[in-house]
Amino acid sequence: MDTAVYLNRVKMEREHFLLGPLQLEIPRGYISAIVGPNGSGKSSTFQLMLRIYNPDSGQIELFGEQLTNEEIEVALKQRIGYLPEEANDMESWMTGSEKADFIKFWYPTWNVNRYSDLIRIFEVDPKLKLGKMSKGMRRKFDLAVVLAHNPELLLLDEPSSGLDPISWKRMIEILQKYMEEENRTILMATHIIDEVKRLADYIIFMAGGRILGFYEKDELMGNWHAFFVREQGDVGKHRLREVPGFERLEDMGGGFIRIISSNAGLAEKWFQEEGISVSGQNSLELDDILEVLIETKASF
Ligand SMILES: Nc1ncnc2c1ncn2[C@@H]1O[C@H](COP(=O)(O)OP(=O)(O)OP(=O)(O)O)[C@@H](O)[C@H]1O
Repeated sequence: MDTAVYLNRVKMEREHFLLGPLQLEIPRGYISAIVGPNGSGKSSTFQLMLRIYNPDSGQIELFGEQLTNEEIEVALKQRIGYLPEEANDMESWMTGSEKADFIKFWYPTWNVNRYSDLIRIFEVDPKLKLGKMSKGMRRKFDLAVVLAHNPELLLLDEPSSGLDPISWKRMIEILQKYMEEENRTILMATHIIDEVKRLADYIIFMAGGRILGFYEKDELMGNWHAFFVREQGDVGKHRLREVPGFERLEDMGGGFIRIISSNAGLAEKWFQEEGISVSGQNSLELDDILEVLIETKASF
C-alpha cells in the first residue's frame, strides 16, 4: 500500500508528556481517523508531521520524503492542507478575502473558482474580519482555505469543531467529494463518532502519547460482537474470560452475562467447542467499541 505519511520510531518529550515512540503509516488514497481521549497526543502528532515541532528522535516522511531542507519543506507543504485545532488569533485583524489573497501566493495550485465555490457552499462572508466571524464561520472559512489549492493530503485537526448540523453535513459532503479524485488522502483527528462512521476507512486509536491500534473500520465493526450467556454450573465468569478476543464481561442481572469479544468468528467457534450455549449475540456500534478500547487500552 502506498504511504502518504510515515512515522518511524518518532519521539518527542515535553515537560509533562512523552509522545511516542510512534510507528505509523497513513495509507494514501484513504481517510484515516485518529481517535483518542483528550490530551492523548493527536494534535502534537500533526504538529510533528509538519515540523511545527521537531522530534527528539525518529524519522518522518511525507510522500516518501523527509523534510531535510527548506526547499523540500516548501514543496511538500504545498501538497498539503493543514487545519489546526485552533484558529490563529494573530490573523484576527484581516478580512477573509485579505487572508485568501495573502495565502494564495504560497500555493501554485490555488484555484480561485474552487475557493469561491467553497465560500458560497459554506455561506461564509469573506468581507468580515476573521476576528469578527463566529466560531463556526471561521472554521468554515479555514476549511475553504485548506481545500482551495486542492491538496493531495489533508491534515484536519477536529475539523467540525463549532459547526452547526447543516454546515457539518456540508463539510462531510465536501470531504467525500474531495476524495473522489485520485490519490487524495485525509488524516483527521476527531471526537465525533458519526464522522468516523461516515468518512473513515481506517481508525488509529491513540492514548497517553502512544498509538494503541490501527484498524480497518469495517473489519473492526465486523469483528466485535457481544455474546449473552447464562451463568450456571461450570460456566462461570472465570472460564468465560478465556473466550478468544475477550475484551469485557458484564453482569446483566438474572444470571445473564454479556461478553464482548473482538474476534467474533473464533469466539463463536469456542462457545460451540466448549458446549456453552449462547442465548443471543449482536454486533457492536462503533461508539461502544471505542468506549471499550478507551477503557481497556487507555487505562495504563
Ligand atoms: N505547546 C505545548 N507545550 C507543552 N506541552 C504541550 C503543548 N501542547 C500540548 N501539550 C501537552 O501535550 C499533551 C498532548 O496534547 P495534544 O494537544 O497533542 O492532545 P490531543 O489528543 O490533541 O488532545 P485534545 O483531544 O484535547 O485536543 C498534553 O498533555 C498537553 O498538555
